[in-house]
Amino acid sequence: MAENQEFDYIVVGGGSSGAAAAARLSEKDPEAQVALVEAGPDDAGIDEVLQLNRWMELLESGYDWDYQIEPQENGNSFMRMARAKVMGGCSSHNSCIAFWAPAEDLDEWESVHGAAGWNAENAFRLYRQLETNEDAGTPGGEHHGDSGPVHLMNIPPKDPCGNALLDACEQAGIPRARFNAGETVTNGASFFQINRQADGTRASSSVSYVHPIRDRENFHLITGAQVKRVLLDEGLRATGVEIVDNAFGSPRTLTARREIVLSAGAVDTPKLLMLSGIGPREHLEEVGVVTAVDSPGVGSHLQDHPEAVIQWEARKPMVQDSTQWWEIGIFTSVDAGFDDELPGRPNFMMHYGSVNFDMHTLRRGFPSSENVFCLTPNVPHARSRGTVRLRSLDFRDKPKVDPRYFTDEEGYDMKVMIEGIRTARRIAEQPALAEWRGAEQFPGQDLQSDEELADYVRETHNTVYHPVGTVRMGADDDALSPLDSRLRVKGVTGLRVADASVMPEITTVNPNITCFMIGERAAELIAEDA
Ligand SMILES: Cc1cc2nc3c(=O)[nH]c(=O)nc-3n(C[C@H](O)[C@H](O)[C@H](O)COP(=O)(O)OP(=O)(O)OC[C@H]3O[C@@H](n4cnc5c(N)ncnc54)[C@H](O)[C@@H]3O)c2cc1C
Repeated sequence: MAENQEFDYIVVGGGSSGAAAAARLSEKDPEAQVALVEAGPDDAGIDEVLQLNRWMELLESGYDWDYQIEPQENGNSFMRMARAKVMGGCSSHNSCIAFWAPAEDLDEWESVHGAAGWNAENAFRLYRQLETNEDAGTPGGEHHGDSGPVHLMNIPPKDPCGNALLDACEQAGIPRARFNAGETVTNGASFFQINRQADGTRASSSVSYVHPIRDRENFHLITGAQVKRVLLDEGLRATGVEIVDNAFGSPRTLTARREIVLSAGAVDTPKLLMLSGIGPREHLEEVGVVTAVDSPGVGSHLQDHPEAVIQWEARKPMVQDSTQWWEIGIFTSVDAGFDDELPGRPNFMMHYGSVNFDMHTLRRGFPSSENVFCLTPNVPHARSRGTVRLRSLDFRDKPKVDPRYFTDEEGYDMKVMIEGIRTARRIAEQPALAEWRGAEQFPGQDLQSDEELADYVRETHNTVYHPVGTVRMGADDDALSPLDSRLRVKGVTGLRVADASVMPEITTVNPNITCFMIGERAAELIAEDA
C-alpha cells in the first residue's frame, strides 16, 4: 500500500449511497479532495457484475460478504444475509427493481420519527434529480427526471406466464397498475421499472455515478481497502480512518481534513461505529472495546422484509431469457386481523419469479424442478426488530447479524405472511393461469392451517435482502437514534452516516433507489454545512 494520505472528505463504502454521496460531493465542491474507500474490487470489466441478468450468480460468491445469520428462535437459521463486496455495493449485485418510496413512508420519517427535512417533497425532488426515467415526459410521467445519472426503464412485458399472472391478478381483484407514477399503489400489479441501461448493463451506483467521473481531479477511488475503524481525537472529532488491504496487512491512515461519511451499509456501518467505540456501552465492554460514546441505538432496530415462497410446476415452457428473472410486483392488503397502521399503503407485497427458488425448501424435502414459477410473499412493514453486534473486537470477524424474524409480540409478521400465502394461492387458482399452473410444489396443498403454514414459513423463509435502520436518524433528544436529521453521529464531530442504516422505518417498497436518494441528500447536507 502507498503512503498515508490526506483528503477533505472520506466516504467509506462505495455502495448505493456511498458512491452517490462521494460523486456528488466532488461535483459540488471542486476545491475539496474526496476519497471513496471500498473494501471490494472495482466493478469495471467484471461481466457477471455488470450484466444484470447474471445477478443471481453473485450470491455467496467472492463478491458477497455473505453473513450467516444468528440462530433464529422463530425463523430460518440457515438464512444468509447477502451483502455485496464490490464497487457499487448491493446495487452491483441486486436485481435492480427500482422504486420511488411511497410519499406516506417518507413523510412519516419526519412527522413520526423526528427526522426533520426528510419528507416526500424533498425526497421526490431528489429522485427526480437522480434519474433518467424512460417515462419522463409521457402522460402520467411528468414528475419524472430526464437528465439524472441513473437510468430507469420499464421491463418489456414479454414473459407470457407473467402476462397470464397479471390477468389472474385482475380476476382476483388486483388490477394492473403503473409503478412510480406518483401515487402509492395500494392494490395493483405490474412489470417493474428497473435501473438498467438499454444494453443490459445494470445502472448501479458505480456505473451511474462513478464510472463517468473516474478522471475527475478531486475524486479519488480507493478499492480493495477495508476500513478497520474511525480514528477519534481527544475532543471526539473524527480525524481519519485506518485501512488495510489484506487480513495481515499493516494499517495505514487516511486523514480527513473536514468530514468522514460512513456508507458501509446496514450491517457494516454499525460494525464500524462499534469498532470505533461508538455504540451500546454494555456491549462494547463485553467485547473489550473502549467506549467513546455510549449510543444504545447503534446496531439496534434492524428491520427487514422477510420473504416466503410458494412455487408451482409450469405446464408450458417458461421463458429462457429475462431482464433479471423477477419481473413483476403485486401489492395489496391482506386481512391479518390488525388495525390498519399504514394509512395509504399496502400491508402485503409479492414478487413473481420465473426461476426455481428452492434455496430453503430443498433441505426440508420439498420437491424441486426447473420448469417452474413462484410468488414470494413479503411483509412490507414487518414489526420484528433485530440487532447487529460485534462478534469480537477483531475487525476481521463477521458481525453477529440477528434479524429476530417473526418475533414481534403481536405475531403481526407471521399473520401477514400466512394470509399472503393464501392470497398467492387465490391468484394462482384464477382461470387466466390455468394453462400455466401445475402442481404446487411448496408449501403444497397438504399444508393449509395457520399452524402448518407458520411452521413452513419458519423453516423455509428467506429475505428480500433489505436490512435497514441499524443507525437510524431521529430527533436530537431521542437517545435511541444515533444520528440527528443531518445524518451527524451524535456525540462526536466530523462524522456522518449515509446508507440504508439511517432509515428510521423501512420503505414499503424495494429500497435501493431510496439509498441513492440518501446519498444525494447527504452530499447536499454536507455541502450546506461546509
Ligand atoms: C441480493 C440482493 C438483491 C436486492 N435486490 C434489490 C432490488 O432489486 N431493488 C432494490 O431496491 N433493492 C434491492 N436490494 C437491496 C439494496 O440493494 C440495498 O438496500 C442497498 O444497495 C443498500 O445500500 P447501502 O448504501 O446501504 O449499502 P451497500 O450498497 O451494501 O454498500 C456498502 C458498501 O460498503 C462496503 N464496505 C463494507 N464494509 C466496509 C469497510 N469496513 N471498509 C470499506 N468498505 C466497506 C461494501 O463492500 C459495500 O460496497 C437487494 C439486495 C441484495 C443483497
